[in-house]
Amino acid sequence: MSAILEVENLSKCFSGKKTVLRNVSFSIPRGTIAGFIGDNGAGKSTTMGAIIGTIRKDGGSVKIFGEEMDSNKSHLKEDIGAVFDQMHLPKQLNIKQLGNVFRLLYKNWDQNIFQYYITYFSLPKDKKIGDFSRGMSMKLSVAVALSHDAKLLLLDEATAGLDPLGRYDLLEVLKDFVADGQRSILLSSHITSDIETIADILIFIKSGSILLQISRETLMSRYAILECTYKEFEHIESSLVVGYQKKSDQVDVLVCDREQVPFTVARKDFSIDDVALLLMRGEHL
Ligand SMILES: Nc1ncnc2c1ncn2[C@@H]1O[C@H](COP(=O)(O)OP(=O)(O)OP(=O)(O)O)[C@@H](O)[C@H]1O
Repeated sequence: MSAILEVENLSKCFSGKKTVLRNVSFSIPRGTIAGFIGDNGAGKSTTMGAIIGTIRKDGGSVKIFGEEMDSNKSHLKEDIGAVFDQMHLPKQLNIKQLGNVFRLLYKNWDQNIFQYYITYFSLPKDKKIGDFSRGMSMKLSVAVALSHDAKLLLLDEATAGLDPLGRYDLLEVLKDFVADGQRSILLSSHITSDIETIADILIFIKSGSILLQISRETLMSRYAILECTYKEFEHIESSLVVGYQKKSDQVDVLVCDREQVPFTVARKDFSIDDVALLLMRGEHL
């Protein structure tokens, strides 16, 4: 499976302030949805901005289909559909007028597909975009991102602000988008249930560093969160320990291979939220 997006050693420091991205590396194979998980300020939006070129990176490389990304390469920009919180769509236009603008901006703009998504998301065609609610604006941004034959979608908190049905509709669209195995999505969300529903790959980031990139299937089938006594914890081989959190009477330990733990320890039923909590708040050996 070749990668659509390869990010290597990306670094960023905003004008002399602290480092925001430290050697961020990950890759997203064709046909997959990657969930980007991290606390507020972890560096998710900065990473996405550096990928598409709205934020200038200080170091590292971003490759789309193996080709170095450069914001001057319009064919690569066409290949990326981005949905960020502030999309700055022209407020005075309505959807009909907006379609006419994008028809000129994107070589591969497909007005029929755009109309399809506008109807799918039940968006008003005659209302000014400036009068849209936040959820409506997000849906419109998604419709735009899906209408120029992009191969890679970058979605920064795109499900936030959507009502439950809107989120369901959007997740269905995203599953369809990658169904032919040729397109991929990088999706950040604090709603981990959304990531749990659709992501094939999970990328955990903390304070600008990638902690773990793993397939969801491997995480759920091989990893485990053990609820150990302090004595049991001492006997777990350190190479198995991905992260741990000490509590008053036990230690929660994320291990990378539950079959390799040589004795029986209580295991917790875990979710991606539990893993994120241990990785973000826990300690590492
Ligand atoms: N233009 C900027 N100038 C200075 N610092 C910035 C700028 N943009 C982002 N930062 C800082 O970079 C860090 C990472 O921010 P970023 O927006 O990438 O995080 P995030 O993971 O997307 O957070 P959230 O989940 O809250 O959206 C934060 O400490 C933020 O304050």
